[in-house]
Amino acid sequence: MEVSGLDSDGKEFKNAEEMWREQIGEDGEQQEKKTQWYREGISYWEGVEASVDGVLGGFGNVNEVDIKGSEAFLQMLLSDRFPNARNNQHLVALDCGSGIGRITKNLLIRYFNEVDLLEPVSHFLDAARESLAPENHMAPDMHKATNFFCVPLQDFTPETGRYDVIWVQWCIGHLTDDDFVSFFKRAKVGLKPGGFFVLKENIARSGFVLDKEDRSITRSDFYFKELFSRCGLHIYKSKDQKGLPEELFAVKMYALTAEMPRRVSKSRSKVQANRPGIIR
Ligand SMILES: C[S@@+](CC[C@H](N)C(=O)[O-])C[C@H]1O[C@@H](n2cnc3c(N)ncnc32)[C@H](O)[C@@H]1O
Repeated sequence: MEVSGLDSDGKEFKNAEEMWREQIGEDGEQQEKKTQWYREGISYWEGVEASVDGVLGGFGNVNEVDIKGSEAFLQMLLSDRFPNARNNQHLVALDCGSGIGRITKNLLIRYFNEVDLLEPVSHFLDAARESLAPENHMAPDMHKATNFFCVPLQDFTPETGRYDVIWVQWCIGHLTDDDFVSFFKRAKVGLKPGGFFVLKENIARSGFVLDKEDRSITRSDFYFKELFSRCGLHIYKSKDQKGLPEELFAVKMYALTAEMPRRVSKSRSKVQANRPGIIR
């Protein structure tokens, strides 16, 4: 990736390759340094309280605006992609890097009949299991949290064809570029026909920003687009999250599909446009 970037101490990198070389090493030492990268990421979160404020890095106050923005985006996507969902279609979602289950509890469980959660930090997943226990939410026969997977994304392969939506929010920065690409390539098999990913992430103004404390990188929109193309994913829709405090990174939502979105052209078709037509 020929874009320069910074780390959290202000150190500059010429490009992403230079940054990754420093973080996860050259080929020979790569496995060991990469294991260390992931271990440090997890141990950062192991030291964080299992609360909304904890998983939002002290910005628990953005929970409401985040959920509202996600809900509007999700509603638009569901009505576009699953117009018959009300006719007893059984919808299933996966909440990746779910933390304490904040997104499942406040959003996904209301729209999906089943939600699975994936989270590598066990005290977060325990908190999710407790708050999503059937006795703690409405209509548990119709809407429930089914599976709780305590694994990191780089080691996960979903069950084939299980999910309508795979939601990935505020966790993909923990994955190296190669693991990002191989995760999405594997995860495509987990989607039902018509299914899609939602990736909601912080966006760097340009290049990338490496956070040395929690071992994550914030990528620019351009950087994400390069990775989507390596994954063979297409942007179906994208939207900026509005209403966040100014001191935070901008946040973007991408709906991604494995198949090329069909373009519905409002102008005349090529065949019509290329033949003589009466001027009305
Ligand atoms: C900022 S929190 C966001 C949690 C949740 N997505 C939310 O928005 O409430 C980041 C989450 O990513 C998880 N995480 C860290 N490394 C991960 C990895 N390699 N794979 C999946 N999740 C990871 C952390 O444990 C933490 O729960």
